Amino acid sequence: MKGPKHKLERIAESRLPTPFAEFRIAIYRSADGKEHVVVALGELSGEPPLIRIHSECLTGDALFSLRCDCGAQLQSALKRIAEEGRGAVLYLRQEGRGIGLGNKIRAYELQDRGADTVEANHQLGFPDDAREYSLAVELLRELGLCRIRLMTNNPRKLDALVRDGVEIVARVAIESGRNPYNEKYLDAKAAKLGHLLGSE
Ligand SMILES: Nc1nc2c(ncn2[C@@H]2O[C@H](COP(=O)(O)OP(=O)(O)OP(=O)(O)O)[C@@H](O)[C@H]2O)c(=O)[nH]1
Repeated sequence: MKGPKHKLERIAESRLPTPFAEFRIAIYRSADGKEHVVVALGELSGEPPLIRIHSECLTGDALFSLRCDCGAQLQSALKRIAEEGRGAVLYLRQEGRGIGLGNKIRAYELQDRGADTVEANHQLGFPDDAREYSLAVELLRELGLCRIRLMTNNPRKLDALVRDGVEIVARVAIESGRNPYNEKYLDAKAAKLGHLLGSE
């Protein structure tokens, strides 16, 4: 893997009982002050573990929003890891594909008026996806992981990690929880952001 770009400070670790399993939670602070989260289960060394690299979505992950697929994906990742008995969710604080919560809700206003998720970002002057994954690479390094099975439908995420030297031995499709409120969003992600939907 390429050399470190983010300096991560390990802040604390504790037990995290959930309806799925009793995980370990560890917090890492990046130089910009953001606190990123690793939720892990079992022994991660050895055979490539199942990993979910999840971007923060307050509305979907914590407030049950049906506008996106984030909450469904987070739950399904934790459940799947619990079933396997090992793996980790890396929860990155890059809300709204990197534009932040306030701007994401601005983008929702535009989507309420007919724009799709990509058009809304552009109308606000942002790229379609402002995230980058070097932080995830650094977290994987902290965990001693360079070979993983990655739960994702996002080819940009796969490419970015592979470019930075992470060996992805398998892509594991993750369900999107399609519903009447997120249909247009999912269709725009597939058509414009290249998400591999339908192969779930
Ligand atoms: N700007 C913007 N961000 C959104 C919108 N809906 C969800 N998000 C954010 O999108 C991010 C999740 O991105 P996705 O592309 O769904 O998921 P991903 O993790 O890249 O891809 P998968 O691994 O396949 O799930 C989270 O940060 C959400 O807050 C939206 O309409 N506009």
